[in-house]
Amino acid sequence: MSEQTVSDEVSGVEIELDHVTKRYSGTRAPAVDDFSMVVPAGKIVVFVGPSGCGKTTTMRMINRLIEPSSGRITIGGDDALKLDVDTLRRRIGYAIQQAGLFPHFTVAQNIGVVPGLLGWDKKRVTSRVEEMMDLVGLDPADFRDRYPRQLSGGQQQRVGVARALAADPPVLLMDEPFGAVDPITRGNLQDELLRLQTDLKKTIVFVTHDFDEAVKLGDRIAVLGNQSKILQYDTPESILANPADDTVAGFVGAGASLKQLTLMRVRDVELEQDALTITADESPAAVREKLTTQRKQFALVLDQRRRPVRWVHVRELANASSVSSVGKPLRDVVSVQSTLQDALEAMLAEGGSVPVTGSRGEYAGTIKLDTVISTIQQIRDEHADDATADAADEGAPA
Ligand SMILES: Nc1ncnc2c1ncn2[C@@H]1O[C@H](COP(=O)(O)OP(=O)(O)OP(=O)(O)O)[C@@H](O)[C@H]1O
Repeated sequence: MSEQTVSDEVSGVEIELDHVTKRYSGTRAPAVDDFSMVVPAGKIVVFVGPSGCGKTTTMRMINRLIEPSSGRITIGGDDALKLDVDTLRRRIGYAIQQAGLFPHFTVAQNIGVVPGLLGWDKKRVTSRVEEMMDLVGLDPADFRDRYPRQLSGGQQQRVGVARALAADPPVLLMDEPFGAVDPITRGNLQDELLRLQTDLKKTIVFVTHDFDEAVKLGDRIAVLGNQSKILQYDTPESILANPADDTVAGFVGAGASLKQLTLMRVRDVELEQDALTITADESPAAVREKLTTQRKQFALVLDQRRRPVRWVHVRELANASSVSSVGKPLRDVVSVQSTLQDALEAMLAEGGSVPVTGSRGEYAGTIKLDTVISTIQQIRDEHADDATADAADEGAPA
């Protein structure tokens, strides 16, 4: 009856690969050699590595599209190699590059394939198909009866994801699912996957060539070398801050520190509270006096709801009739939800520290360049602790 209990509460289960090896017949070296890994329940783990290193082979052994030569694989504690293949695959959604849709099936038929195989009645399949189309942002009225060739690449990928999710499997395998679309569509599809995952909390194994995609999507990244050798398996933050070796560093590429800024939010850092805030009804003379006393040049004007509006310079106040007639309106305000990357961009545009707003737009403090720089330094130091400790042990005088 387990197939009947497909419902919202299904979330991911742990996957474990234990000393898994694959030798293709007629080849000398194994394509995957002694691979062991735990993929935590409800997380996205991204396999990234050069072409031919064994990413796809490793992934496909999980749903036994490729049978391992040796080793053990468990899905939610069940031995995947002992399960009936059909039962196993019902627990595992699978999405691939160029969607792999059946060309002679409509969108609705493609999405309904697995529920149909599971013997769901027609009404239930239809309603599930519509639910899935809504989930991935395709209007059922417009798209359900189209054929794959009548869709853009991005729409095809959405159908591919909808089909993989249709039977609500706890596990999703995604093999370069966004590889064949333009960068903007790709970014949108990535955002959508992250949004879906917030609710669904599936266990997702995702294969890509693209390290930036891995950083964006992965709760953890496995950087793989030849024969699927695990070069590093860690959070994006740790890999960016402290690549295990030169090969991983090569994969991380230039600008690792800047990439870290997309992983951190303004709410993660301490804001400055030293700006002088004023309201528009204060007299210019009074504000000038405050600025002079506090040895500051700028005051930040807040509206009645304490939302930041403009910066006013002390010089502008000398001849001003009111505070609201002078100053420079804010072009860029960042919120506590913004990434440090957004904050940095705003600083570069504003030329200094920028005001930060809370969840209702109210002033929460300012963030300045030094904070961003010291945050990067701090992440590096934290992740380098082990390495530094080792080096100190070796190098310390007796
Ligand atoms: N059916 C097969 N028979 C023999 N060798 C194979 C077979 N399939 C794959 N291989 C080999 O196994 C190795 C790993 O291939 P795999 O497709 O898993 O790599 P990958 O990392 O996914 O590559 P890519 O990123 O290019 O898709 C490669 O050397 C490949 O040539």
